[in-house]
Amino acid sequence: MKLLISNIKSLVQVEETPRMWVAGADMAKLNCLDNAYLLIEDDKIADFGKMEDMPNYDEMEGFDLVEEIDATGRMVFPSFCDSHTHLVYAGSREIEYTDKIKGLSYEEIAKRGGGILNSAKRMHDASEEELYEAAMERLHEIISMGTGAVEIKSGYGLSVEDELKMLRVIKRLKENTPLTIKANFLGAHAVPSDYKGRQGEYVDLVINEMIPQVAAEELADYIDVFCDKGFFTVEETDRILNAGMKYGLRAKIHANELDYSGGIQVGVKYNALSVDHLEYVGDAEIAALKGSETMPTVLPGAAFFLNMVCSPVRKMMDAGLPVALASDFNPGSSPSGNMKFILSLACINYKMLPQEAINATTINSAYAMGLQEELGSIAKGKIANVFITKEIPSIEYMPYAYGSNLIDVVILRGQRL
Ligand SMILES: N=CN[C@@H](CCC(=O)O)C(=O)O
Ligand SMILES: [Zn+2]
Repeated sequence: MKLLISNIKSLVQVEETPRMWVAGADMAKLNCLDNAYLLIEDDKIADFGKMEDMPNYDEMEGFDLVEEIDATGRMVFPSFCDSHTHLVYAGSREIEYTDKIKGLSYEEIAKRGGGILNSAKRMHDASEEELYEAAMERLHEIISMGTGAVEIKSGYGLSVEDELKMLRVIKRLKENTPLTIKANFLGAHAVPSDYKGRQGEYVDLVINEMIPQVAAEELADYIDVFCDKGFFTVEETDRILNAGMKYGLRAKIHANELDYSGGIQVGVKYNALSVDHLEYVGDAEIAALKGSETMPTVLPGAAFFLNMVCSPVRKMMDAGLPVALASDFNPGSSPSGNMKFILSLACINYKMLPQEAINATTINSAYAMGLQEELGSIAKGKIANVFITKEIPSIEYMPYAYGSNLIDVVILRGQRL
């Protein structure tokens, strides 16, 4: 089955030669083809080019074009890749939202049994079916907002049984959606209340029971730890990542959100695919990341929602590093998976150029999910996950019109939704 999109005002993030990621000064470069066409065959990108070079498909023998979309005035983007979410959860947490407005810090809320532990209580009470239904609804929402691949973490279970429950829900989501999903096991998200004062024993539980069972059921692609002040130490993170590695689970961790935690360094030590949050990054952290294969990933939604300092994104890019952006969709610190809004936050709060932010939400965030060979750009042979915008004057208009829904048509795996 073939789908042709013609008269595209601009085909965005075109890739002639495969790249691992885009780094440093190159992040400001975005390869676009104006007045272009895109041919999709089954679930893959088959061809693209300038309209003046488009083959005369009508006259080609045996060419079974099923649909043609005339995209005059509209642009085509590769779908967003959202490499950090916690979108399987039970219940919202708007009460804490009010506490935050009153001035309580993230750590204070966590200490009062709110935060992650609040979600863990609700997770325990929810059935697999309820979790699945609610998460599927969130997936539909992010699909409509242009996301084509998403990483989803466990981490609200905090017991063997409930962590496995979350991961089984993610597995079912994977099997029943056109989105590409990666599962990340985050048993070490917080210490559950019944292990209060016995953090070491909880770490032992993660290592000796959770990891082997997660691996045995093949429920996770990655392993995560919240390595930060008040959560898990560098030593604990080291032990957990080491154990995960033995089961083939590559690290993708939470680091340096609340302090210079050492999380970045321990992540790089284990060749983490990404280290995420990164509000606290100095010269030592940048030096650790330089020359590594770890993608620094920034979560502007959480920093915005929690009113935190912004990660020094410009400093990282000036040092030649790549940067990825993700939504951190979760009930506590970022209750939105709107990647177009993440583009806007990146431009406004982090002074990223629109081109830099688009690279960070497509090819670089694809890398942060291990998907750079399949998604994240318009390239022949990649999965045909794209969206067509409404009529817009320029690429810059995407982050500029921060409150407008500019996504008109979503195509996932070659299927128009
Ligand atoms: N920082 C740690 N974990 C989540 C927060 C989850 C929550 O508050 O429920 C995050 O990525 O922001
Ligand atoms: Zn997170």
